[in-house]
Amino acid sequence: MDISAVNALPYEDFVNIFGNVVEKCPLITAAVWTRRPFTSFNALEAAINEFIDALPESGKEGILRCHPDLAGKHLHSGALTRESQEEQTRAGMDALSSAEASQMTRLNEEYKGRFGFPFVICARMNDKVTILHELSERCQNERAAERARGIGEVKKICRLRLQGLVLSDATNKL
Ligand SMILES: NC(=O)N[C@H]1NC(=O)NC1=O
Repeated sequence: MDISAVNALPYEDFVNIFGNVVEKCPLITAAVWTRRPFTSFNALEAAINEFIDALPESGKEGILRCHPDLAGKHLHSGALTRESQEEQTRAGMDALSSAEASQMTRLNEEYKGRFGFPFVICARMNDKVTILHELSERCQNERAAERARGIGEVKKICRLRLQGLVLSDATNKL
């Protein structure tokens, strides 16, 4: 799908296709539709990032709170979004040893207790070793730094999801 096809999409199709590039935040996609025409996919990505950056800090935290825990209960019950399920599985989150799984649960809870939002990291750019390491390190950060760091990871996840959609059959069928 090329960018002119994206620009021609009615908002219903645009939101259906791109609505989960930021996890469970279709409102962002729906808002960004008004920024058409996009000159490129980078311009679409930039419009999403600008929308996120313009949110108050509570809105940024809201985005983080829409993310499921890594290796959390929803991974095993199949209750994740398709994108999150794929990303977590690729990073080996479904294949942790019992010691790793308990460490992950303990640190995820510690992180959420400290900051009031979940630990977010781009799973596709990491593996279980780096994820556990980062989770443990980032628990020590200040809240504002962690909010910014989490949003940086949301943008990386968004970029990879956008790329996947542009190359996938889902969009070529239009
Ligand atoms: N909590 C968290 O980081 N979740 C995610 N990361 C990622 O790459 N996909 C997710 O669902």
